[in-house]
Amino acid sequence: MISFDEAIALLSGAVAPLGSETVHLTEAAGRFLSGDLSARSDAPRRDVSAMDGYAVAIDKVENGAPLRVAGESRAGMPFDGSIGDGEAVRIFTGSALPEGADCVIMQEYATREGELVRFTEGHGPARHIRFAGSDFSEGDRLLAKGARLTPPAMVSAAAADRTTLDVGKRPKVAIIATGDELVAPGKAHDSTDTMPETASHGVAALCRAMNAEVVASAHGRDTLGELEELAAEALAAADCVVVIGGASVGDHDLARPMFAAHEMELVFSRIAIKPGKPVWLGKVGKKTVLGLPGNPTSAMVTARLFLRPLLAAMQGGSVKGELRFAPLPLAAPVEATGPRETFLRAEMTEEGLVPVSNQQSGAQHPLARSDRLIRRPAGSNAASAGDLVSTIDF
Ligand SMILES: Nc1nc2c(c(=O)[nH]1)N[C@H]1C(S)=C(S)[C@@H](COP(=O)(O)OP(=O)(O)OC[C@H]3O[C@@H](n4cnc5c(N)ncnc54)[C@H](O)[C@@H]3O)O[C@H]1N2
Ligand code: MOO
Repeated sequence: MISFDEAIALLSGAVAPLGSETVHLTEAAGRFLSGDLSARSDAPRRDVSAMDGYAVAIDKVENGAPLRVAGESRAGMPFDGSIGDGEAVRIFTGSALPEGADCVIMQEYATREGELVRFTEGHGPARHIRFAGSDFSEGDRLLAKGARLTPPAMVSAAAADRTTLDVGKRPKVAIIATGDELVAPGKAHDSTDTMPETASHGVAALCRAMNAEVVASAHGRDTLGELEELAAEALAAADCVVVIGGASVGDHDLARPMFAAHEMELVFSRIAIKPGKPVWLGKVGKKTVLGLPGNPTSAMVTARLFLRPLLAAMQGGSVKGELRFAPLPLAAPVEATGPRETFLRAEMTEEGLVPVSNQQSGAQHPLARSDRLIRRPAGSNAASAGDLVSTIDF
């Protein structure tokens, strides 16, 4: 068995970006940039006010003494002229600072009487000016190649002042769930020998959250002929095939044999992690085939740790970017780990990070509230509340 880090290194080496396409800014959210995004101009373009108030030359202001309001500077409609001795200009947030002004006094400190304005004490030393280029300058790189256009990043992208963006193509994914006992949700309650096929629904949701187009989601019985047909169809339709179940060593575990006719090259199989030991990755030409263990928790943990980075890399994102582990203090104790590196399911509660009580890899109910994984090295001692552990979003 290889380690998690070794498997991730092999995965990184096995996946290439699918290429890029140009999309309108309004269609770009969530996508991965295919090139650096640089600013077309400075922001702000010129010195502007950060507050509603009065633009003044601060050295000429005496508290209580009146100034004449010479005009108004509104956003998009600057004051035409410069501030003279004994003058102020009414100004609004985001409006151009008039020539001669070096400070904005907030209107809360102003008393206006017709054409005159007086300032009270307490406006403080703040100038309330956003200087030209203080956010960014023309040519600055606002987002790097491979960056994901998250909701906050969309603001930076729009600030670059471009109508279209080059982003990684959306991967096409085909999902094949295997197992004689599985039936579509809604059809399982009639027999004690059947159970709902659940894992593909989590995997498909993850794919869509990663911009992938789920072109097929099929269920195959554990017969080689049927699975071989599904494998051929999936490979013809998709860039990435995800097989769920049949990954282990039993007589009915056919997830890898079903691709034998396509001369699949195995990138890795069996990793020293818990859950998810049977996860495997193969390549058929340029297409990737990822085998997830059938246990639903194992399937979702391995989808998070392997499928998400894989889909990012296919779009020009980085594998590492999807695997940013960060330390958090535990709010409840955890047991010692066994000989495999362990990824515990946990929930961020108001108290902090709490591992869910049922850590079985076949469990489904705890997935409803698990939002982080705790990564613990093989052979770790038990840990207590307050101890730092490595975590990642789930
Ligand atoms: N002798 C050994 N047995 C097992 C080993 C091993 O090393 N030696 N590994 C165990 C581990 S770890 C895992 S994980 C499981 C996973 O094996 P498979 O990928 O072959 O999964 P299945 O046997 O097909 O199914 C396991 C379990 O999950 C249910 N399942 C499967 N697919 C779905 C689905 N799409 N939706 C919901 N539930 C699903 C299935 O009914 C089984 O209960 O193997 C251990 N065994
Ligand atoms: O490695 Mo398995 O995924 O523990 O049940």
